[in-house]
Amino acid sequence: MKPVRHPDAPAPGDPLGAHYEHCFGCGPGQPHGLHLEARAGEGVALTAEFTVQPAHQGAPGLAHGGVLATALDETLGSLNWLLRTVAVTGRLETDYVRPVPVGTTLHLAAEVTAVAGRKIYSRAVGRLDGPDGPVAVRADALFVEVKVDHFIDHGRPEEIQAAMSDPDQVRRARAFEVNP
Ligand SMILES: CCCCCCCCCC(=O)SCCNC(=O)CCNC(=O)[C@H](O)C(C)(C)COP(=O)(O)OP(=O)(O)OC[C@H]1O[C@@H](n2cnc3c(N)ncnc32)[C@H](O)[C@@H]1OP(=O)(O)O
Repeated sequence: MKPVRHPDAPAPGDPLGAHYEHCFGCGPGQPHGLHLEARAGEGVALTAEFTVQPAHQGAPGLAHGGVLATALDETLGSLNWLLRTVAVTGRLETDYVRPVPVGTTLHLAAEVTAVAGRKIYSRAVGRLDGPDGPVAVRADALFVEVKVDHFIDHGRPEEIQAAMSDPDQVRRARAFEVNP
């Protein structure tokens, strides 16, 4: 089925912001995190940027492949906010096309391609030197819709309690990707 953008999804061009302060992908509370910044696009699509820091190295001066997969995962996961569906990554297939040097800003673009029951299919591409630059990484993913109980049942109680006690209703909801 064709994906349907939620009527309350942020307008095209609007930043999505961090969904959880301590998220390694986007949270401001992670000093060595990716601090990825995503922006809503048209339909069920978005763009994001991530600048590779020295803490993200694998080989000297180059981004670690797992960090690049994290950037793709975070970008793809952010799409679910446009659907307003709570979902987790079930499968992430990554192609590494070009090495990504430290200091580079990776320009990511992602879209949901189909939704089938609880399954959300999406893809992403990351380019160097700008949104139209050469492709460095690509991914295809399957996210699976879950109930909020997924996090409450499996997450460490300290963090679950702290997130649930956040006085800010939107932040509390977004930590679990629930409609506020
Ligand atoms: C602004 C928002 C920003 C958010 C950004 C977040 C980005 C980061 C996102 C993540 O990294 S989430 C963390 C990493 N992922 C996980 O920890 C998930 C761990 N896995 C699980 O909890 C379960 O395996 C999962 C919920 C994915 C599926 O278990 P379920 O028991 O709920 O589902 P089930 O096994 O019944 O499968 C449902 C459907 O999905 C399919 N499926 C599940 N896992 C699959 C898989 N790995 N590959 C292919 N298909 C899969 C499965 O075949 C089935 O298809 P059908 O409906 O057609 O029968």
